[in-house]
Amino acid sequence: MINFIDLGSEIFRTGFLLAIFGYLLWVGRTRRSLPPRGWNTLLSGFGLLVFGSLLDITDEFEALNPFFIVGNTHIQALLEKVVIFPLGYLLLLLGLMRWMPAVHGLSREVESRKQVERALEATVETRTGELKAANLALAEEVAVRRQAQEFLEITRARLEHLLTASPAVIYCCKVGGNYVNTFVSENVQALVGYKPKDFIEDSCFWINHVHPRDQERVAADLGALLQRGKACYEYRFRHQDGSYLWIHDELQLVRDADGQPLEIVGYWVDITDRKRVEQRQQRLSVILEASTDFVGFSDNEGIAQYVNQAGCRLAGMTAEEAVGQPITVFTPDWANIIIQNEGLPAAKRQGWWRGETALLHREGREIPVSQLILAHRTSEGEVEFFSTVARDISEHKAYESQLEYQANYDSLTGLPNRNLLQDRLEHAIAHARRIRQGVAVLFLDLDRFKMVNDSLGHDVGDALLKAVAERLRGCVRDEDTVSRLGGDEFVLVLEELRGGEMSRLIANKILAALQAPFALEGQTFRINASVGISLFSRDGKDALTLLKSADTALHWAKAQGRGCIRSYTSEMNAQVVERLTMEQSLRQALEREEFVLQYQPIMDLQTGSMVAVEALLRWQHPQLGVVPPAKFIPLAEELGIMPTVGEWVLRTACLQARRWQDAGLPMLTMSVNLSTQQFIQVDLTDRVAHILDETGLPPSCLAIEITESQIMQDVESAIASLRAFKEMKVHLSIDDFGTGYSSLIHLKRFPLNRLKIGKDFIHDFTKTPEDETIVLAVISLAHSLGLKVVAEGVETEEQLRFLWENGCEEMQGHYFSRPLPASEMEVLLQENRQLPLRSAYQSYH
Ligand SMILES: Nc1nc2c(ncn2[C@@H]2O[C@@H]3COP(=O)(O)O[C@H]4[C@@H](O)[C@H](n5cnc6c(=O)[nH]c(N)nc65)O[C@@H]4COP(=O)(O)O[C@H]3[C@H]2O)c(=O)[nH]1
Repeated sequence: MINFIDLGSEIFRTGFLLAIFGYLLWVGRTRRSLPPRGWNTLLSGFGLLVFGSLLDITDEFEALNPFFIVGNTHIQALLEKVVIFPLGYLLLLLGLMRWMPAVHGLSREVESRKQVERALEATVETRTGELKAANLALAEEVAVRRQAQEFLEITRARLEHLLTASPAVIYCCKVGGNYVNTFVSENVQALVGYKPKDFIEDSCFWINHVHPRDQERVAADLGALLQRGKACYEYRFRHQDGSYLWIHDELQLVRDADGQPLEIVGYWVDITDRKRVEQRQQRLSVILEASTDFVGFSDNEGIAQYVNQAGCRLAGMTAEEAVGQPITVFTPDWANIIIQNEGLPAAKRQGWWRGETALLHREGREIPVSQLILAHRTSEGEVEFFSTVARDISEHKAYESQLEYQANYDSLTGLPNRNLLQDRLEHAIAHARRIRQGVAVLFLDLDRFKMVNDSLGHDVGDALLKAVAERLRGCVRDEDTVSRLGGDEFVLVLEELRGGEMSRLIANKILAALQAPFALEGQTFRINASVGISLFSRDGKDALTLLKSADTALHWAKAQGRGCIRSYTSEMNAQVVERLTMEQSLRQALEREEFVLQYQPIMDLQTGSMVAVEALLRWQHPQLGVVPPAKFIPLAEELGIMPTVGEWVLRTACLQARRWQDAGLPMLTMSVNLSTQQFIQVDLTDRVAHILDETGLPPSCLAIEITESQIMQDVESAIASLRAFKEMKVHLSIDDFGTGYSSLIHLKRFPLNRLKIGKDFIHDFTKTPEDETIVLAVISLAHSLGLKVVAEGVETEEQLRFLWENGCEEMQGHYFSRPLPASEMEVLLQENRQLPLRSAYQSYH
């Protein structure tokens, strides 16, 4: 039976022991600081006591008791009482005995340990302080390092950015040998099209791409690098696309601590644009220096900073002398005033100024120039400096004044020409209006000047005009104008005139001055002039009208005779209108078939028979009737239509002669007058030959009449034409011989057949002994030259007899027949009418 009370105390005791045992076990395991000595004995004692108690408990539950299983409870009791508990208590005692002193020692040790611990704590505290301080320092250092790291990062980023963005390619290379690149920045590709590795992998890559012409120089510079420590050169480098870039290469030798060369660091910059600019500048500079213009620039203060070679030459200075001079020394005072007041302000305002000024040579000579001034501004718009280009226009100026002279003055006489005359006349009119006085215009024309010119040659004519100009100037005041309009026409403008009478007085003075003989080119002769006068404001209120009025008055004066003076009147205008009408109808006369020919017989004074007829031109004007040639031929010459009219005359006359021949009438020579304009035609002989051919008239049946003055115009070509006619067998006569100035020396060279004595001599020889002498002299001269003489304008028997007696071969005149129309002439030919010579002769003997 189970004694639950005992069991409970047993379990409690056992539990208590077990707890102590467990505690000891736990302490033994965890509190290693407790003294170990005796501990195991103590533990073993408690273990045995626990075991013994457990046995007591199991007594109640036999099944659980190992000894009970064995079945021997006595052994169990024995064991409990003799072995287990005593041993347990013994071990407990022994354990306590051994452990307690250890615990005591331990407590001392603990104490000392505590001291040590305190010391340690103090040390730890100190160390902790130190550590904290160290930590702080470390933290600071870390912060600094972080900052440094960040800075490095930023710097690296910046460098990377710079390397990429920079136009400069950075590179490093080993020293010596082939200078192999160890680094080339990425932007090299953007510059030359190649990658960095191209340079790094191929040691010759760089030098192989340097322009062949630069390689030697570059290699030499690179060699010198090791001595100098740095180098800088420029060369052309071939881009991947084949083009060449100009590279500026600057490199530095990096040395180690011992001063031994380590590597080369350098950079390239593309300077192609700069080189282009440099080349352009170089070229520009060459051009500037080669320029013949003054080119220079000055600072804002007006001090010369540059003057090109031409500028120095124009200024008479060296470049060194010119630079630094105030710009005012290069120009004369008057030009400086223009530049300061006009040029520079305009250049500042609008950027440029152009004007005509002058440069001043050091020796004081002025050179007219066309000057351009440019103002150059800074980017802020401030004028920084001025430049100037000045072109020497001396020649241009001289030419201009020459042109001005030519435009205003007559080159032969040096007198004002029509242009300047008009200008002067306008001024004179304006002046006259102000001072309420008159102006007179004197229009003067030399009489028979054309004849002088034609017969004595142009040289004499020119000399005469000059001499006339001189005399005219001598007749008027300095303020009056004497001008030449051309030919033999002069116009004088007389200013501040009191009354129209004064103009007549001066005109008379002029005529008197001109009447004095001229001795020119070895010849002495007299001339006369006609003058037309107009007055302001009576005859015109403007220059043109005054000139026109004076011209009209001159025409009247000339019409009146030689050496006349006429003042303008309003009636004179009617005459001018008439002349204009005449001109117009004359131009149309040929196509309107208003021209006709009349024929006058030329008689042989020996046989009395008709040997030739002269064709004479008539104009049958619808209103005016028959107009004689003297009235319209000079006008036709003036209008330039005479060659056409003359050709018509020649053709009509030849045709008529041919018709008469064809009609079986006696073979006569047809004599035709040639006009001056016709005679000077280059192809005259061809034209005549063509007409002869066209009409079928044999050349020997044609005679050509020309005047002395026509021949004398150009003697040599006249001789050539006359010889050509002679060869064609055409007869040649000189008309109106004695009225011109033909030289006897020339006369004998002309291949002539006849000399015709003008009707004026024939008319007068019976009255004036001089004319008789002339007629006799002409006959004798003609005979001595082997020529026949034809007397024109024979009207009386007396004239006829005189001519017949003096050996004149032929005659023409009213005595026998007036000029007749073709039909009447034909009747005369048919009748074969003869000259009544015998009766004439007999009546005088
Ligand atoms: N008082 C007077 N006069 C007489 C007498 N006999 C003839 N005449 C005129 O004298 C002139 C002779 O002609 P010319 O000396 O060749 O002078 C010519 C000639 O030089 C020129 N002429 C006439 N027809 C032509 C022509 O077809 N061509 C050219 N170029 N000139 C011509 O005009 C001039 C004058 O011709 P016309 O008036 O026809 O005048 C003609 C004729 O009518 C006379 O007895 N008394």
